[in-house]
Amino acid sequence: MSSGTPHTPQIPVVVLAGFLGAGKTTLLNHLLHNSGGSRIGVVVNDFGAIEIDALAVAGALGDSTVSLGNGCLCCAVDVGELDEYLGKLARSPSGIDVIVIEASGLAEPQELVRMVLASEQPEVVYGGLVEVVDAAEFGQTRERHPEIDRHLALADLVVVNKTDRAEDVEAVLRTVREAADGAAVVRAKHGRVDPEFLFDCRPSQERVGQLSFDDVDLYGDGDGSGGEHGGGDEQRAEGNGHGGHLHAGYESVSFASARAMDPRRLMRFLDERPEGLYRIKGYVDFGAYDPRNRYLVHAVGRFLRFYPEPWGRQEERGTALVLIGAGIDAAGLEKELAGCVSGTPGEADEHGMWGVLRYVQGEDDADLVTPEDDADLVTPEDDADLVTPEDEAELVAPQE
Ligand SMILES: Nc1nc2c(ncn2[C@@H]2O[C@H](COP(=O)(O)OP(=O)(O)OP(=O)(O)O)[C@@H](O)[C@H]2O)c(=O)[nH]1
Repeated sequence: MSSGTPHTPQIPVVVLAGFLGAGKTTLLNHLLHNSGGSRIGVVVNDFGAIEIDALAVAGALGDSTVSLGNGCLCCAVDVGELDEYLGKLARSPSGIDVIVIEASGLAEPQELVRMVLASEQPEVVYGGLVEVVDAAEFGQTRERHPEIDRHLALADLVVVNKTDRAEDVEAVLRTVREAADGAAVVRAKHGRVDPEFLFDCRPSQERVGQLSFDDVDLYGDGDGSGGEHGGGDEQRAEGNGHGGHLHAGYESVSFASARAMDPRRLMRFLDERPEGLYRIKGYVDFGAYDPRNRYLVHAVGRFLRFYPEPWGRQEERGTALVLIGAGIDAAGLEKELAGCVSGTPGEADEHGMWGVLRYVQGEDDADLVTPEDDADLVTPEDDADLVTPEDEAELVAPQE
């Protein structure tokens, strides 16, 4: 366990968790751009072999980002390695004020909390668990993964994100509050919460008292290592003590191509993607169809968006995608993607990009982020948006 002296203020380590695509990276990027003077050290963990999340936050931080690749932190990564990185970040000469660990969307938060509690670095202290919830997908995700309630029960702050896309935000908030067991619940669009929530979300006295190793050692393997999965992209958890983990049965496919993709073929692939393929992220090179931009792609459930952004001057052109799903035919998907590579990369016809542009942010006003949305930034003082247990009476009363 960590132990500080009165002369060495400890650096809080906040664990940022939440199901696939809930908006963890978006929230983290918001924090990085709105942290005021605070310096945030980041540890990113991806499920797929290509580290898309690390790429998405690295630009903002440079050497204060550490990436722990392929596999859920809760199982595949050596605890010692994480601890070593926490120590390095904590002793960074630039002076880190807080460390945020962005867990993979399939990680078990209690395992991560346990790892941080077990840290041998005297400079760091567990700073709380933040769970991000996708309000639009919450009902379906919870149906498939009832264990989400267990994650919410451990959280110190729950960010109910994507309230712009949810049909019944109030219903989601009610369910979340019930499961969150007294933790603060805050609603957000595009992860825009006041950073003070997170840096202040250190477990309250009461919750520190409640949270012990016994609480988080739900699998009884007690050594803190959480075991290990086999190599490769496959993260099947059967037979190694992690069958109850969120990622049991999930597989990831990593696809990379130095040759440009054909937009029509890729759109056909995306439009016909199988039900179990829950998450796709990465970026695409459409070659002559748009030589200036690469297209970031995000699919979460049936939701799909492309975000064009200019290639860097020296940036190597290419496509990198990670696909995550349950019950998917990994080899088949890889083959299908290979079939989307353009046969004539130097050629482009006029209408080829139409299918892609339908999914570019801004084409759909509902998802368009405008400067006015900044008014939606939730601050701790904003009582209307911070839902606390005390609000319960107010919210419940009208229905009684
Ligand atoms: N409409 C809408 N989209 C959002 C919001 N927050 C995030 N997104 C989008 O949701 C997609 C997934 O967001 P990420 O931040 O990458 O999610 P994540 O939790 O880091 O994903 P994983 O690491 O794969 O688990 C991206 O396309 C985001 O732009 C929101 O509040 N509203």
